[in-house]
Amino acid sequence: MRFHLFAAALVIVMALLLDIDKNGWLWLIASIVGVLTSEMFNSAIERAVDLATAERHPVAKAAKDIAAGAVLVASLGAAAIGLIVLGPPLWHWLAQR
Ligand SMILES: Nc1ncnc2c1ncn2[C@@H]1O[C@H](COP(=O)(O)OP(=O)(O)OP(=O)(O)O)[C@@H](O)[C@H]1O
Repeated sequence: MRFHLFAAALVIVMALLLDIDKNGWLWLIASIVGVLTSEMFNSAIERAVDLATAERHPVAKAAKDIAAGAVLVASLGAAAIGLIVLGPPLWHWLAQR
């Protein structure tokens, strides 16, 4: 969660510096919200499973692994969106140096 909050802050600072347009901001905000929301659901599911059983159980494993998988899917999508939105203006900025 801390890593994703740091990454979100970094993306927001870069978007401000690179003067991203309204459409780009919408995609970035949607992806940040998606990652943080999936992260919160993952934490909630982990706690609920730990509360439900202290034993190792295949269903508990599946619940935690699926929840963690959702975070991975959201993170990969956000990384792709970040690359598409921030990549070209960042490249342009670097080329001007
Ligand atoms: N009750 C459980 N039964 C079976 N597998 C589990 C269970 N809890 C966790 N796991 C497996 O362990 C992985 C890591 O889970 P989690 O991050 O909750 O840590 P943990 O295994 O509970 O260990 P610890 O509490 O020591 O960090 C899960 O993705 C899942 O594959």
